[in-house]
Amino acid sequence: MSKYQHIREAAYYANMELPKLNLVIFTFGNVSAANRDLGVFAIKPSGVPYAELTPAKMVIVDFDGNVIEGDLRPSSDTKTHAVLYKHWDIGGICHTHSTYATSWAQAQRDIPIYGTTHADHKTVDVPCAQPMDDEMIKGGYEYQTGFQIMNCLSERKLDHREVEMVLVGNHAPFTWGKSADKAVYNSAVLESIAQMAYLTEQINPDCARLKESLIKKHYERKHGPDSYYGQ
Ligand SMILES: O=C(CO)[C@@H](O)[C@@H](O)COP(=O)(O)O
Repeated sequence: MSKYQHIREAAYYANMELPKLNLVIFTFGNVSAANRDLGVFAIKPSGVPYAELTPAKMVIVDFDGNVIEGDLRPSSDTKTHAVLYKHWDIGGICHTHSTYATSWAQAQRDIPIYGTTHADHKTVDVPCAQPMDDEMIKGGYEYQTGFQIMNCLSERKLDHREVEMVLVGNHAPFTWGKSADKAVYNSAVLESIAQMAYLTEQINPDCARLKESLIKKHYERKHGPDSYYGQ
């Protein structure tokens, strides 16, 4: 068996979750799964419909973005994935164009923490990285997207192990986690949070953020000692 078989399968099954969870239509997203010991990740090939995917069609890429093994062209977002793997100790990345999260990204807005559903998962607003300027685009768009995500968190003093999601302004969300499955889970949570926040503002444009005591209470109920949630 190939030494890459495990990550080929992990990436394949995680990608197949995207249409099932209504996070993508057509080929609007990609998931990758890393083997950090080997310094590589498996990623969806570019433009291939989910129904036509197989583990063998996943492309193996190193953390500098070089293709190591595979017959197809890797996702157009591959270099963004590579930058994040190179700098962060993570095992999976998910990128979608899910409707509500992408709408917040296009509007260039953080998603405010309005309720306890959001606080069950995160204690902060979902951050939105400001759109790239032309210099950054010229400097290698896909690589720069990776740095845009990293800079967005560092500017706000947020830790990527705690906030596993960023909206890329003008573009769409990226999520990550210790595995490809966890990255997809985070994309599904993000889409749900994004939809609820949008509807909340429609119903009450003056709605206040959730107060800190409830944010803390709800987060700790789910993530405190002995909790199973989100593991
Ligand atoms: O970001 C985008 C398009 O804006 C891409 O993620 C999306 O089209 C999927 O591209 P790939 O098929 O992975 O190359």
